[in-house]
This record gives sequence, structure tokens and C-alpha cells, in this order.
Amino acid sequence: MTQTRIAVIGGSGIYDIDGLEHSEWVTVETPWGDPSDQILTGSLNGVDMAFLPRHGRGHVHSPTEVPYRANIDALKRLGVTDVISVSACGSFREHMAPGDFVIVDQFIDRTFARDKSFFGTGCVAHVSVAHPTCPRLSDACETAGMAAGITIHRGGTYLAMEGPQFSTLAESKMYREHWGCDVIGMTNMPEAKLAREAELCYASIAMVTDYDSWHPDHGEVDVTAIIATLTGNAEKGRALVKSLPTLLGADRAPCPHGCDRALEFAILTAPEKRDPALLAKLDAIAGRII
Ligand SMILES: CSC[C@H]1O[C@H](OP(=O)(O)O)[C@H](O)[C@@H]1O
Ligand SMILES: Nc1ncnc2[nH]cnc12
Repeated sequence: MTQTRIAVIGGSGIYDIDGLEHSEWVTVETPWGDPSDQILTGSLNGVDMAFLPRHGRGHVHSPTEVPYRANIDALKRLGVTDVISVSACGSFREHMAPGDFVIVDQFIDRTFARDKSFFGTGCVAHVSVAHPTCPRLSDACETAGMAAGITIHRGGTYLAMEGPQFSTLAESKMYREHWGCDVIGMTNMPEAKLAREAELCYASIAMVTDYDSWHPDHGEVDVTAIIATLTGNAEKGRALVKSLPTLLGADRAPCPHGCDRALEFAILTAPEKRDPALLAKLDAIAGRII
């Protein structure tokens, strides 16, 4: 058994969480640069918690510029075991309506201007992301969402786009009609891939804010409407987060899906060929294995 520490990465419109005991904003330094902001630490119902605003307080980082590696490294360094991403998203499905929550379980990664791995020359690793989210953590999110009276859809494919502009009508229709995507956002990749490399369980709760641009009865997406929908649903999100500690518990059994052992057979570089400088940077991410 290890000690659970749940991290919430808050997306657009979510810049803090309330109700933590012994709460404190802490600065965490990482070999990958500064995280998006300080991290709010504390506990909830006897379980250690951490909260990181993905875009920084005041929304300073664009989706491309979010320091994804530093964020995941900083959470790992704080002893986080489980990461819950809370994000705004557009919907490609009529029944996934604004105000609903979707527990995403698959991604199509169309981002192209971000660092996507902690590994590289001097320490090459290939982890599986066939199933990029953790079913155990997603179960807890679904239960917590239902208890909070949220309309919650279990499972969905999230198209991760580079942004910062929203999609064209042709892209929106292609993702929906030909690629089978359910929702769209700009941030869950490479975050989910990096969480897997860091052996962290990762679940994604996508809060539907709009119908992107495909829907004939809805206008084009705009940020003001997105934030208004998010603000209207903030209370639901807060209620969901509050019941997670009790559902997950303070003592943590190994992940039955192996998220916490993802690096076990992933590193290919021969021990004598590994770059000591890169290994030093990997102290938090891969210290268990290298
Ligand atoms: C506010 S509109 C677009 C912006 O919102 C989403 O951010 P997050 O995933 O952090 O909630 C989306 O991915 C875009 O970055
Ligand atoms: N339609 C959309 N496209 C990309 N990111 C979003 N975040 C919220 N709505 C979005």
C-alpha cells in the first residue's frame, strides 16, 4: 500500500479549489522548467490533495505554451499518485450537451508544437498508451459525478488540437463524421501521455461548453459563452471533486491496470549507454526504475 495523493489539474475557468484543510500554495522547481503556477496543497477528508491551474492563475499560458512536462514532474515530485484533469471541451454529439460531463477514455492527438516525452537521446523509452486513461480512477470520477447529480457520459474520444484558434467547419465535420470523435479540446495531449510516462493514473473529465462549429442550430464557438457555461457548472465540478477522496481512500493498492508500473519494460537504452545528465533530470519521473 502507498499513500494516495490526488491531483486535480484545473482547466479554463478553474483556477483554484476550495475546502482543502491546511491549504498552502507551494512553489515546486523541476528540471523541465517552471510549472504553470504554484500548486495548492492540502487535504480533504484525510486524503492528501494537490491542485494545479493548467493555464496559471489569471490564465497566462496558451494551450501550446502550457509547460506540460514541468506540470507532471512537479506533481510526481509532490508524491501525487492520481491525476484528474478537468477541462472545457466542445461536443460533436447532440446528446453530449453543454453542461454535461464526459469521462474521456480515448484521444486522437493532433497537437504538433509541444514536448511530448520526458525521454529521448540518452534514455529512450516507449510506454503503451493504448488505454491512456485509468479505469479505476475513471470509475471513481463517474461515481462522484453521479452522486453530485451531474449528467455524466462514460467514455468518449477527445480530439486534442493545437489551437489556439478553434476548428474550421470542415475540420469540425471531419472529426465528427469521419474520425468518430466525441469531444474536442486543446490540452489533454500530451498531458495524458506524460502522466503515463510518469507512472501516474490519469482520468479526464471534460465539461461540455459548446457544440464546436458543426451544429446547424448553434452559432460559432466563442470564449465568453464557454466561460459562462463553465461558471454555471463550477459548483457541480466542486461537488464531484469533494467526494473523490472518500471514494479513493488514503491507502492505495497498486493500480490493477498497471498505470503505476508503466515504465517496467519501457526503457530500451542499454544501461552503459545512458546519458547521466538525462538520468538526473528523470529522478522524479523514472527514479523508481533507473
Ligand atoms: C476557453 S476556450 C479554449 C481552451 O479551453 C480549454 O482549456 P482546458 O482544456 O485547459 O480546459 C481548451 O482545451 C482550450 O485550451
Ligand atoms: N470547441 C472547442 N474546441 C477546442 N477547445 C475547446 N474548449 C472548449 N470548447 C472548445
